[in-house]
Amino acid sequence: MIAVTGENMKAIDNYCIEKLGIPGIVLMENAALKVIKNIDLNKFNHFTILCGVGNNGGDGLAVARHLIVKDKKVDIFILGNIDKGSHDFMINYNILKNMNIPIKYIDNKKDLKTLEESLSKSDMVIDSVFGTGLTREVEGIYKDAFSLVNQKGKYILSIDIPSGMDSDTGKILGIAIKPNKTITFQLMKKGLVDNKNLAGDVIVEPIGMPKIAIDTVLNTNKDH
Ligand SMILES: NC(=O)C1=CN([C@@H]2O[C@H](COP(=O)(O)OP(=O)(O)OC[C@H]3O[C@@H](n4cnc5c(N)ncnc54)[C@H](O)[C@@H]3O)[C@@H](O)[C@H]2O)[C@@H](O)CC1
Ligand SMILES: [K+]
Repeated sequence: MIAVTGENMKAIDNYCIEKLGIPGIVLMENAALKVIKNIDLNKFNHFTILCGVGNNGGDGLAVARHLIVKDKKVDIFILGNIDKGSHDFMINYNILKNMNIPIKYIDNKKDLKTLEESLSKSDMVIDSVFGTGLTREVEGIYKDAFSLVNQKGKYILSIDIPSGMDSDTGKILGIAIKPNKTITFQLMKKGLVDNKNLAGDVIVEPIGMPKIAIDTVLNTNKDH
């Protein structure tokens, strides 16, 4: 099985969106449905969903919507400044606002209390803070939130990459979520292979990216 870097994945994403005309939100919705597919809905009924403000966070918001539609209890927390929200993150954010779904924001230490309350009641944590877009050490309130989740989370599912892990090298940048399971999209990531013992059970789920996108990007890269 091939394993790619975050950069490869971004290039494949962009090929699908720019060259083939598959809207990013379609890929994001496909991704969310593949996460739902891997949750035993007879076993898990109350979810703590921790979202960043990039497309990984957008995935988490779409998963939240599908769980709400299935009458699950969902506590949504956003880490980061939504003014910096990515385009596709904002689409899913606005849908939940239009549905009058309460969303909590973790900006400082006092907000950790509500996160802790949710963690004490929920039976699954969904980690959608960072994916392939992690660019630097995890610090401050992110670090506090991650250690709280690692301590109190009963069962943790990470979307695409355990947040805080570098998708290319598997290195932990300061601190990373320690998931029981990671659902990674379309292709295995090099970091998940190199640091498999910190990603839990890793499942690769295709999200509808045509072969032409993958082959073109990976073959052109091979030529360099
Ligand atoms: N259309 C697409 O490109 C798709 C992308 N997908 C998802 O999108 C992810 C990649 O999304 P993005 O490229 O938006 O990046 P991410 O969502 O992984 O993270 C980027 C965000 O985190 C911030 N950030 C990075 N490192 C930080 C740090 N140490 N402390 C605080 N903030 C930090 C960045 O400023 C940015 O806001 C993938 O992992 C996957 O989950 C999937 O939805 C499939 C479709
Ligand atoms: K993640």
